[in-house]
Amino acid sequence: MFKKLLFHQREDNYDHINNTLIYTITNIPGPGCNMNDFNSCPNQMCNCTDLCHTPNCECIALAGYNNYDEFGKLISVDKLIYECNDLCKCTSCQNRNVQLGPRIGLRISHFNKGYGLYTDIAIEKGQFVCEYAGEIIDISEAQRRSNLDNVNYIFVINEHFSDHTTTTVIDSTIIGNIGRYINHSCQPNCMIIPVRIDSLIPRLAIFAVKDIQCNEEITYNYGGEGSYSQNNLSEVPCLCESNNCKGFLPHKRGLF
Ligand SMILES: C[S@@+](CC[C@H](N)C(=O)[O-])C[C@H]1O[C@@H](n2cnc3c(N)ncnc32)[C@H](O)[C@@H]1O
Repeated sequence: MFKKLLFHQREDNYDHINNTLIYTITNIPGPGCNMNDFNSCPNQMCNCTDLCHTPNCECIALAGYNNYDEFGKLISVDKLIYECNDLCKCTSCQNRNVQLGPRIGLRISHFNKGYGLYTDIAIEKGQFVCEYAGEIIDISEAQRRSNLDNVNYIFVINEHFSDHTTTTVIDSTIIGNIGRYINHSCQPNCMIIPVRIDSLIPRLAIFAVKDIQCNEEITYNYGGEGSYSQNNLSEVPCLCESNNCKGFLPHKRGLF
């Protein structure tokens, strides 16, 4: 049923529903983007002649074990992901997924939360759905752009390493991809995972965390995966209708 992923690029033929928006298939640098980080490849390069696999592949070794199984499904949700990139020597590779493009069968539809992203094809747990792409900006630019409207397309992710924390801010308000239409759910079927490929700045990759049926809405938790308390909730009512709905959307954490 599924083909192995051997560099088969998936065309991104999606577009916006509104022609005032600009479609980008991946992140582009915006105001405040650290261009050194943007242009620096992670310190890796493999020389694999066969499928990239532990323990031989230097890229996978950065994380310890394989990122994806033979069908491209994510193996673990809580480890750093470095995919092979153009510097690598590998010719057939199981460690390339997000860079191959979004899955087919996604659809933008309008419902109770404004536009949302739906799938016309069932998705299995662990499969990559699409990126959340837009302009890479810094916190002060995000604060400047942030409005008090109820509709917000600025995504902030903090990654905690042993000796430092990195913050990545992506704004898809005007320039973005299909990922900008994904709504929040308190009981989501996807999650966002930072994935590094050819830049120190991660791509924000959306993976299914459960099997998703045809026609289901794609959702993730805007507040991250940890439990969040009443203090972290905004004043925007949540319409996710899940059994454990917290009543309000998570706050724009890290922005204010
Ligand atoms: C990234 S956009 C998602 C796409 C948006 N619905 C649209 O029409 O373009 C985020 C915004 O969608 C709305 N939204 C997302 N999830 C929601 C939810 N569970 N309940 C109510 N509104 C939601 C909020 O206005 C939020 O600021």
